[in-house]
Amino acid sequence: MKILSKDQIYAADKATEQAEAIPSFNLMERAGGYAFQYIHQRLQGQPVQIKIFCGIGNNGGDGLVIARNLVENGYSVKTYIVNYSENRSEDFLNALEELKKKTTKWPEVLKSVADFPEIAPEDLVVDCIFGIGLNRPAAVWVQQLFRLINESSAYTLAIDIPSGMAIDQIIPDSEVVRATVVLTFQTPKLAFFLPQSGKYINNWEVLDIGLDRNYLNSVKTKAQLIGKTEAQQMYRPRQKFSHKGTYGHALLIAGSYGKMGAAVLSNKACLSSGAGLVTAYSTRQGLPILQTSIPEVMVVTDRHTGDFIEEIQFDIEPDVIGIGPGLGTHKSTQKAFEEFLKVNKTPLVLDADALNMLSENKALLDLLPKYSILTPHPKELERLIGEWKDDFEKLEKAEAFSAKYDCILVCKDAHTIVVFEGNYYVNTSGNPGMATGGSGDVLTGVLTGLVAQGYDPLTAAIFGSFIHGRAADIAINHTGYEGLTAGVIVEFLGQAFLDLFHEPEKQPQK
Ligand SMILES: NC(=O)C1=CN([C@@H]2O[C@H](COP(=O)(O)OP(=O)(O)OC[C@H]3O[C@@H](n4cnc5c(N)ncnc54)[C@H](O)[C@@H]3O)[C@@H](O)[C@H]2O)[C@H](O)CC1
Ligand SMILES: [K+]
Repeated sequence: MKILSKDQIYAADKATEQAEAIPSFNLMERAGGYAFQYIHQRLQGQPVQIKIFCGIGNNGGDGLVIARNLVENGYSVKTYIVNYSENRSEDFLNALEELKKKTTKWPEVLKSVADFPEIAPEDLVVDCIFGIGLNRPAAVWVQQLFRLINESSAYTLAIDIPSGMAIDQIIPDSEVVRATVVLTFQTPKLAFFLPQSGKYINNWEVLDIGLDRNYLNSVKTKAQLIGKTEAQQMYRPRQKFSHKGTYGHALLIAGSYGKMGAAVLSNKACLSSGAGLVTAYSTRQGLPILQTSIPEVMVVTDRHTGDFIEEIQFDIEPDVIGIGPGLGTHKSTQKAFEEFLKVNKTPLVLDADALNMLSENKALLDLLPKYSILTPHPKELERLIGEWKDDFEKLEKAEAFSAKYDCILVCKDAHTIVVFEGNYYVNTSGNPGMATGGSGDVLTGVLTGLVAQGYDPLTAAIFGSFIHGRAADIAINHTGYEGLTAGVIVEFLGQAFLDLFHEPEKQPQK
């Protein structure tokens, strides 16, 4: 699903008005009307006190349209105009005129804290104070209203975007309405998926307000949301007349004393994501561990006998190499890593200590083959690209890094974002149970296994991140969040593949 930018949303409005030859107020009527239907379907006339807080722009106008529809359908509605500016938008004024025709209870105007109403926990709050137009911190008294809403613990439905959240920037130290649900128009917003802003949202749903299909189909967006529909399209079906050679040979360079589990997990995941052959490269000490825990995997070991990998030498020709889980960053391993990169021509997936070694010696980044996949968690990412002021700058810096080194960055987080060639692919699968040791090692194995099978590296990164999260989503039905372990994620990889074609598409949620 495309994630439109602020400018693209305004352009989609214009395109719709032109294509349908309608005034902009029709679009507000439509958006507010659909939002009303959403509420009406759920309330079914229940006597809930609905408090609608409206700004003075078009988001506020939507609120007035919702209020009018609710009044017409007999609901108990109190409407407030949050007067943060005297510059009312034209369509806000149109919506106000229409509301005044239907009720004698005109909206109350709030101008300061003294005007605030009480909000009871059983009220339904509809937040229409700011929409995508917010471009700077709201006035202090308006932020206090956001706080009042948040402290009320009332069910809060935010229209389009929670007030106080900007669509294209993080406004520091600013209060944001905590939405129980965000009902967002036509397309989800990138801010919903970034940790600094996404934390204000429990749930979001898209409301199709019928913006111009031609525009939506042709517009190229920087960001895309990856759900089941997108993942299905990336899946490469297995061929009947195939053999293990068809699905490639993966080599995983991983493990050191006390961290052999990372090697086991990544090798198992690589096998379970469909690689034809998997070879583990590790220390000598690792041999019995690997051979007993995964008999399907072949093992090549360092000729040295130490606790860490000191040399990377093998005489097989893998299609892809995954490197990093549990390697450690011992001096001798660093040297081996550098020597390996100098001669290696095979596609790479780099994780964990491989990334740490790259961060410590940035010159090594120039040795990476084109389209290498790097899978940093936030701390590893920071070591690679430097500190960022906010999540939007993080993405910009990740984009510049990926362009400089021609690599695919898999920025792991609650919503993993794959960054490549100026595009962001935002993953929707996964859950907080995955915040457990070893789940990153599993991802490395999955991505390596997919590249081995012939998925191009970008598709492997996007599709693999989805499958990895999906396996965990299925697994928690059996384990709960707390009981989920990395090994269990591996066990559910097969289910995640099956699930691509089994269940009807549900709205990706978070
Ligand atoms: N296609 C759609 O999605 C449609 C969306 N609609 C709704 O329109 C809003 C966007 O409306 P807009 O008037 O552009 O902006 P806001 O209502 O969010 O803000 C009003 C106004 O306030 C100014 N402003 C920004 N920041 C501040 C601040 N901190 N303090 C004071 N004033 C501020 C700025 O000038 C804004 O313009 C969208 O979210 C939807 O809800 C349409 O109704 C239908 C089509
Ligand atoms: K809002």
